[in-house]
Amino acid sequence: MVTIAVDGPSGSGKSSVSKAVAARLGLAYLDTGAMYRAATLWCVRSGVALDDTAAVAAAVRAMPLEMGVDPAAPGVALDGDDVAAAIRTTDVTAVVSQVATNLDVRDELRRRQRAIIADETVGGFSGGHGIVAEGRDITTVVAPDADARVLLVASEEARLRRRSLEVHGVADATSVEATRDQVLRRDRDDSTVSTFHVAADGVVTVDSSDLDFEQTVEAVLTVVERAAV
Ligand SMILES: Nc1ncnc2c1ncn2[C@@H]1O[C@H](COP(=O)(O)OP(=O)(O)O)[C@@H](O)[C@H]1O
Ligand SMILES: Nc1ccn([C@H]2C[C@H](O)[C@@H](COP(=O)(O)OP(=O)(O)O)O2)c(=O)n1
Repeated sequence: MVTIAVDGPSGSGKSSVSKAVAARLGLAYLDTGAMYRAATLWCVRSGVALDDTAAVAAAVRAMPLEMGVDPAAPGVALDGDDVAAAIRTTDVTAVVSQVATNLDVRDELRRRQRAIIADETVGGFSGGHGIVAEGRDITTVVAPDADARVLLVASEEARLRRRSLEVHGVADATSVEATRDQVLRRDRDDSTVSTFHVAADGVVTVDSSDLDFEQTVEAVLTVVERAAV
């Protein structure tokens, strides 16, 4: 079984590139950011105040989360309810770091992530020979023994432009400015609990600032090949 770990800041291309790499290699795909987003939505829907750290941790431990790992259709469900779209609203994005910096929440979600990585057939996906897992602490904490470990980075300008295009459909000055909080403030908050701007020992950095999407996928596949996976 193969494990490929990918970390990086917001807008570096982790989700889209990891999904494409998994599809090319016939591997499962785990979006750990979606788990922190689902935990946030679960707390909000349960009426738990996000600054009540003990109540948030208790709610997340009881959270009935199912993660799909098929890269062609990676679903996220809470109590059987498909929340793939609901976890990506700007309301969730604005507050997710509050939940992601709760250390008891991190313990619980890391435990679940390791269980999924160890059994990537979860959710009915039958690829069956490994997984690409992406997030902020996969190369360093969740799967430091992964067969290939990649830190995907890009300049602030490229990341803001990409996110702006994704969320607003344009990347003019106003839209880029409106994206700043979602990308840079969130990275600052998330950096207090994970290291994802500088590669740890043995982790290969891929800088996608001047690469298009396809070139970035190729660059990550090259790292995987060189790791003799
Ligand atoms: N190398 C690239 N060049 C241009 N656009 C990219 C590249 N990589 C990703 N994108 C686009 O940028 C946006 C953000 O990518 P995403 O995978 O969601 O990043 P992350 O998961 O790191 O936040 C998406 O719309 C994606 O298609
Ligand atoms: N392994 C992870 C993955 C995500 N997080 C946190 C950090 C982010 O603010 C949220 C959401 O992650 P996500 O990857 O969806 O963020 P992007 O919008 O793609 O940048 O979860 C984390 O702390 N650790």
